[in-house]
Amino acid sequence: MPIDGTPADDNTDEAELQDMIPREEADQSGPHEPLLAPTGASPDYEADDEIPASELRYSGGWFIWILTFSAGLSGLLFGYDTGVISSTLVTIGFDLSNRPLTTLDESLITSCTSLFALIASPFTGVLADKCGRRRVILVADVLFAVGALIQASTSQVWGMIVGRSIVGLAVGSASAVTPLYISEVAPSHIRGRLVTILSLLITGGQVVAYVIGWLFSRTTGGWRWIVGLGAAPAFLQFAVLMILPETPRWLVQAGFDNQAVVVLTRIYQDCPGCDRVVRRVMRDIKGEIAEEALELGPSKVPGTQPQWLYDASQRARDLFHNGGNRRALTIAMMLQGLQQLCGFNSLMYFSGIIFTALSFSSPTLTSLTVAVTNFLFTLVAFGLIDRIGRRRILLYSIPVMVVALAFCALSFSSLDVSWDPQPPSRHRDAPDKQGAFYPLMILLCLTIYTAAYAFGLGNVPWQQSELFPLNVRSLGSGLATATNWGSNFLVGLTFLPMMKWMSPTWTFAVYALVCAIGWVAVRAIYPEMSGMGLEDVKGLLADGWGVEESLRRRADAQQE
Ligand SMILES: O[C@H]1[C@H](O)[C@@H](O)[C@H](O)[C@@H](O)[C@H]1O
Repeated sequence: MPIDGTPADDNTDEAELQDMIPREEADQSGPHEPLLAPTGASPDYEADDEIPASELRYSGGWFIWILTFSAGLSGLLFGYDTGVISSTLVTIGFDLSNRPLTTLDESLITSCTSLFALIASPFTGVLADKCGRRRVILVADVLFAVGALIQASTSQVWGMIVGRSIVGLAVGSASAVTPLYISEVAPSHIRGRLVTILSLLITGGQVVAYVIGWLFSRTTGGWRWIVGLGAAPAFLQFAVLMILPETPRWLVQAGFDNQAVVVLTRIYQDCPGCDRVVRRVMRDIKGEIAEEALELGPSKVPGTQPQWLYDASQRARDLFHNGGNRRALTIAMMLQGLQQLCGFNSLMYFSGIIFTALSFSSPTLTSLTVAVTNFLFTLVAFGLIDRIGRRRILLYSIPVMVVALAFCALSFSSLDVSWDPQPPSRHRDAPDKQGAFYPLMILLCLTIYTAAYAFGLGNVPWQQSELFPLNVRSLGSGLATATNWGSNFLVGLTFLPMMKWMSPTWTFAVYALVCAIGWVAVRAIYPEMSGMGLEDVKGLLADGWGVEESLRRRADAQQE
């Protein structure tokens, strides 16, 4: 397959595919054994199937952890930049445009990030196919740094909006491409855990943002430090990723087979029978690419259309016209939509306002409990996700969210107050008149809700890339990420008006209802992906949602 990622001819044979390795690259790494059985496995590769399962249960050496943490720094940046806004807004004072921020300024500064993330994420899918996953992360780093520096140095409201929008482009591309990068380098048995590291870094970034916000909240002009510090991890990640490799799957797709073998060998270096495992992974990747080439037909661009546009439209057609791909996209978008529409980020962005309204003496500190709980339970998920399984984790945790939200709604109704979004007294009837019981009850419910969210919905949807076959993986992940940001934008925009016009009780009741509907959808259409090779998922979704089949395969694997 050529470097631009165009599919190979239908009847590609092994020799042809070897020829497609760019010449100078083949020269550098020297000839090596053929790795591929392009259309159906040759006897050689059948033999590889006998690799003992224990070898494929490899839990990763240091190299894979370095790759994951380096790529995951994007999560830290994305968490920091989304978590930082609440403290920034309350500390800007008169520093921008020589006047206090209006409500419109606040809304624009907050929501432009999600809006630009929404715009960037689907394009990221196309870019990550054309230029590679790693290069897109590097571009996102530049955007993160430029956006942070513009915010830190501006003296105008519009400058802040421009800076936050540029950060939004970075957040959108980083959040689409980083899970893709991690899942493409991860050995299948620890893929869930490795992708969960991304969620850990996101939620860790949010905790850091809250703590830094709190530390600088009393310093004059402290907000400039708060937003400017966002540039530091971007510089770090840029430096580290310059020396780290592209994913083996993208390399094979682009024709750099020898480099892919080198990267896979480093990933599996401590694994018993490393060579055989690498050959087997290569065989799976190449088998998948050859199959897709057969399905897609001619790879040459007709007429004067640019090749990349032709490739992108071929992929889009394959994503929407192929039943299995359409199902993968439906599941990924459903999970990402649910992750946001369950309302969690209304706490992330507005918990300060909620706790002020409930008359907590230190709302910022109280908000920190939400961020810390979110982080700690993502850590629990990190330990358990591959053992319990993605589907089961969601089926257990979403009902807890429903119950916690329902009790939260009931507690708000018992407070018998209406929501008035004007500080300092946000409730017409101050709740402390009615005692601290219900505010504490609400805090408890929101903490339980956050814990259940972090355990399941906060991280499982980011496993999205594993649902898609290679040729539509990047585009599918980009569209699912766009669903995340679109829903995030919607929740950010509607939370305060819902609290005001529908009452807090009904707002939280609506979130409970969304979660309940989400549970039914997860149960009906989300198969168990834990432990499955990226190349096996396609078969699972080919003729249906694959739920039963996935549970059967998992039970078999566990018995083994
Ligand atoms: O996975 C993350 C995490 O759960 C964050 O706490 C949340 O703010 C993000 O929206 C979500 O995508």
